[in-house]
Amino acid sequence: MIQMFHVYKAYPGDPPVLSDINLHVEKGEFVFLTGPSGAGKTTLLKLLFCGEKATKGQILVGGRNIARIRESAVPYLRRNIGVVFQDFKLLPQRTVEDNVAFTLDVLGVPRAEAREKVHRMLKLVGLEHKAGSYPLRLSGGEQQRVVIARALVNDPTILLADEPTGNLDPALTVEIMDLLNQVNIRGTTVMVATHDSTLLARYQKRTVRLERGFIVSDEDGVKAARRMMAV
Ligand SMILES: Nc1ncnc2c1ncn2[C@@H]1O[C@H](COP(=O)(O)OP(=O)(O)OP(=O)(O)O)[C@@H](O)[C@H]1O
Repeated sequence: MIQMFHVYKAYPGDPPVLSDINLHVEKGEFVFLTGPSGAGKTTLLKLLFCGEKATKGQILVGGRNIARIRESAVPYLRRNIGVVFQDFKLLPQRTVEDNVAFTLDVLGVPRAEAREKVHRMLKLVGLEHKAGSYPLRLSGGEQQRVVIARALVNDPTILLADEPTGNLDPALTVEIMDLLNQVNIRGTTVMVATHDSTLLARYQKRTVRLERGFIVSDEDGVKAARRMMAV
């Protein structure tokens, strides 16, 4: 589903942010990306949906070489990728329903079909009753669930989430992570960037660790959790 071969990312004048990244993620996997602040987690996820371009190396997403993708083809790639990022905030002037429908509107999905999809997603995240509410009237956890519904509404094959529980208390963190787990069980390939070691220990998923732009370990869930508990 995702293959990265000798991928580098550097900004002019600085040492590489990512160096010689080799990573293969199978369809239906759940992968944590971890490492200290500045290690390159966000940048790696951005490369996968063409939010940034690699300086060097090959990246295949769903069999497509996205290192060479034309600008005009990027929206097509993104149809298959749901993104939960701090940069993509909910629109405060729009209702929950309209926020979730936004991507479908942009894609020109017929209104009745879009409404049906939006309601299915809001049901999945347990927020059907908040469809007419405005984001600022929701709790942090509810807002994040709307963001996840928005990311999933177009049935993407891949979900990329950058610190999806970053500002949430422990109970809401579990709620959001359980939701991502559920999404994964339904078949979506999920990658989650986090530096929260309690999440890694609790969910026991494959864990890829970055340090200063290099992958320093790539362990299955049980091994990764054991290491976390030993720290
Ligand atoms: N647009 C940019 N221009 C220059 N440097 C950048 C840019 N974006 C990111 N960087 C640098 O790339 C490095 C990796 O950043 P990145 O956000 O990927 O790390 P991270 O592991 O996600 O960190 P955090 O956990 O703090 O979010 C940092 O040193 C950052 O300063």
